[in-house]
Amino acid sequence: MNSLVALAGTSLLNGSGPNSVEDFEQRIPGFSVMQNFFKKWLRLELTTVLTIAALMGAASSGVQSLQETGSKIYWWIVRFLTASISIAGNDRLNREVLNWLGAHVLTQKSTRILTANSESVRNEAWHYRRVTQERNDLHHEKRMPVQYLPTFGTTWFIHGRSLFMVKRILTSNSHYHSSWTRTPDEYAGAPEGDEPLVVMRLGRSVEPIKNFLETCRDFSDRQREAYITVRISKRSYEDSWDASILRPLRPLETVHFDEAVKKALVADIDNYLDVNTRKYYNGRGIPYRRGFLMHGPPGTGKTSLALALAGRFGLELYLLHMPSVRDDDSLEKLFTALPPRCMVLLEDIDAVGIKRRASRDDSESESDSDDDDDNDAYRGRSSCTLSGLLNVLDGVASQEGRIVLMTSNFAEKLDKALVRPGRVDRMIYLGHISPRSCELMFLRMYGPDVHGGSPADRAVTLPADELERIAREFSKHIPEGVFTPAQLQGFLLNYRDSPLDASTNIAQWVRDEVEIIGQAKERARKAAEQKKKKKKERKLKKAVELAEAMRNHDSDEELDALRQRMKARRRAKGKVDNETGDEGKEAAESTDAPDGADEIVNGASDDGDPMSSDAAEGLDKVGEDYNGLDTVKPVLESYTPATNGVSEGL
Ligand SMILES: Nc1ncnc2c1ncn2[C@@H]1O[C@H](COP(=O)(O)OP(=O)(O)OP(=O)(O)O)[C@@H](O)[C@H]1O
Repeated sequence: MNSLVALAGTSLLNGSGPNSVEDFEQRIPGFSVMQNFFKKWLRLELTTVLTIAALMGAASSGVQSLQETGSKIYWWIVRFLTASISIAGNDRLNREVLNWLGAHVLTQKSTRILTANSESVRNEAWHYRRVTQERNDLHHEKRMPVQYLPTFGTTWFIHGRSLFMVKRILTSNSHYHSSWTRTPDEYAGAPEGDEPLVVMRLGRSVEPIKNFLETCRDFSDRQREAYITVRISKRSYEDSWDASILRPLRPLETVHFDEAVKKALVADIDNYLDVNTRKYYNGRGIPYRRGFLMHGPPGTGKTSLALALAGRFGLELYLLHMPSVRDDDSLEKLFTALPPRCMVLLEDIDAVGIKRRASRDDSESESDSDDDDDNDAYRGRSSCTLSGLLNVLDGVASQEGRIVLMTSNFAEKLDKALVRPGRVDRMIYLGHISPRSCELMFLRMYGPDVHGGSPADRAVTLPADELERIAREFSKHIPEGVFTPAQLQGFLLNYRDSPLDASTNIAQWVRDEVEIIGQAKERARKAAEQKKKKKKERKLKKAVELAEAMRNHDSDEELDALRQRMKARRRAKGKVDNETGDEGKEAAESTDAPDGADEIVNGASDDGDPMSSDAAEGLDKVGEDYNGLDTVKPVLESYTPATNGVSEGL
């Protein structure tokens, strides 16, 4: 058919007209048969149909070449008359330009085609804009406000007396592709946030564009000033810092603890960030890193202090909750992805390196570890090992120039290798609140806030000296070292509107809380006693079982095997005490005999006899009393030296 149309086109061009049927017949055999068919059944002249088709084809290719010429002329004019700067999709500046457009152009212009964003968990573009429209928690708003950005295509605007165009370009990564015959881009789908931009300006100089980009950056900086960026790793399977959250900046003055310690801490970081310090470190081959450990009971401000410090020094805070880090590999990947100048917060550092011990505890109901009570506090919480952590803190692959902050509620349990200088350069204790800090907290809660308003608009505003007097009165009721700052903050929040009510009710609150704390302590003491007793009973039971097995052994080999087991356990225990690695723990975990039994075996081996006859007799009695464990210990204590070890080991 195409050849027919082409032939019709040629005939037309040659001026031979649509009637030269002979020509067609000559070149295309069977043409007259088709001609007859068309005439008879469709009442159409085939040559006429072909000629029309040829005319349409010629018109279409004419339009196409006209389009191409038009497009060439358009781009030539564009090149001649405009200047432009392109910005990659993943560049922060890209977001900053969109941000500026969203705030200045789209709100003022009656743009009718936009992209709407509400809450996204993956795309950080809108985080920079989020600050302009905040969720009003006071009125219990459940939704984030919708924000608007330019969609695909060109946004026109005037800036600094120049005509600007910002073109958001569809890429192969964008979900939708459309040509002019299909749905236009701006209707086909929303941009994903990583499309490149081209900023153009009518005029031949790029300087105004550079100025415009600076304006966009300044605008974003101003928005960010009151916030700090906290980056977290959310998608555990990817090991990347995938989400950023803007947290309101927290002034350091709002974290109450020893003022001298606070001052020294700030001076330390100030000094560390000084450019000369970096030179000093580098010049002397000292790794340029600084680590701080913030420790103390829960609710004493460790996390708050980290946030305040990040804000104070204008650094991004990279937050890792250690128990949720998958393994050493993940930890290393996350650390490798850190920028050189940032703060890293490792929360609950004490959860590292205890996994195997924890799983042993879980799988064995009859644990005999002396540390059981202590380990309960953070049982089974992290998959990272201590060596993995030490490696990222100062291994060869670890970045220089960052500040690592660690928090722990159990600093005394931390391994010495972790808290040695170079990894932890300064330890900051955040403890229970002092009366002076209470006073400061009171003044902060009821004084004017950083934005100049009252803490609660509904609060009765009191003259400053009156407020100070009440604050002093208030703090007199707070006993030293009993309450955490979080507890006190909780109390004050109950009286947000009225400092006077807070002051009136504090005495009663303190009495009630002290009583509650006393009761809780008493319960905890009893529970600990009970637990200790049970543990002793378990150990004793095991010792007795082993002693019986020794007495009834069938062969020297069996005895020997038992002895080997005991020795292996002793060696492993020694390793655990001396080393920080996991091998010792693993070996220790591979055996399960109790300490007392260990002594029995060793005592027995001294005289070449597994048991003295006295011991054997005693054990008969133990066997009888087996179910009454309370009576077992006195029985064992009356034993010969071979069994005395049992009670020593308890
Ligand atoms: N020293 C403090 N000064 C001011 N506010 C504090 C202080 N300590 C705690 N708070 C307040 O108590 C709450 C909890 O504080 P934060 O999370 O910082 O404590 P934490 O020590 O990190 O607790 P945890 O060990 O449980 O993680 C916050 O709202 C914070 O404002």
